[in-house]
Amino acid sequence: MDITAVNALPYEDFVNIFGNVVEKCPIITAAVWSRRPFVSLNALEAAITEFIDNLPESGKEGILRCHPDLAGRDLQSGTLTRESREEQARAGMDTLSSGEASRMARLNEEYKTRFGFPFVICARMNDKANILRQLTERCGNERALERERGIEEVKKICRLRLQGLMLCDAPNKL
Ligand SMILES: NC(=O)N[C@H]1NC(=O)NC1=O
Repeated sequence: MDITAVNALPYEDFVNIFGNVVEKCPIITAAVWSRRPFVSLNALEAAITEFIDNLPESGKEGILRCHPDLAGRDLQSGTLTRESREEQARAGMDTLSSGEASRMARLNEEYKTRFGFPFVICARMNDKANILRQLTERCGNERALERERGIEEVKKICRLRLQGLMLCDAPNKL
């Protein structure tokens, strides 16, 4: 799918296809439709980034709260979005040993209790060991830093999801 085809999409189709580039936040996709035509995929990504950057702190925290825990309840109950399931599987989150799983669960809870939003990291850019290490380290940060760190990871996830949709058979999602 090229950018000309993207620009020609009615908003219903645009939101159907791109609505989950930011996890469970289709309002972002619905909002940036107003910004078309986009000259390129980068321009579409930039519009999403700008929307996120312009949100108040509570809005950014809201985006983080829409993300499922890594190796958390949604993974166990099979209720992850397709995108998140693929990303978590790629990072080995679905094949943790029981020791790794309990460590992850304990750290996720510690992180959420401390910050009031979940630990978010671009799973496709990290392996299991790296995720556990970063989760441990980031538990010690300040809340404002973690909010920004989490949002930077959301943008990485978004970029990879956008690329995946543009490179493959996105119209099949209609
Ligand atoms: N909590 C968290 O980081 N979740 C995610 N990361 C990722 O790459 N996909 C997700 O759903």
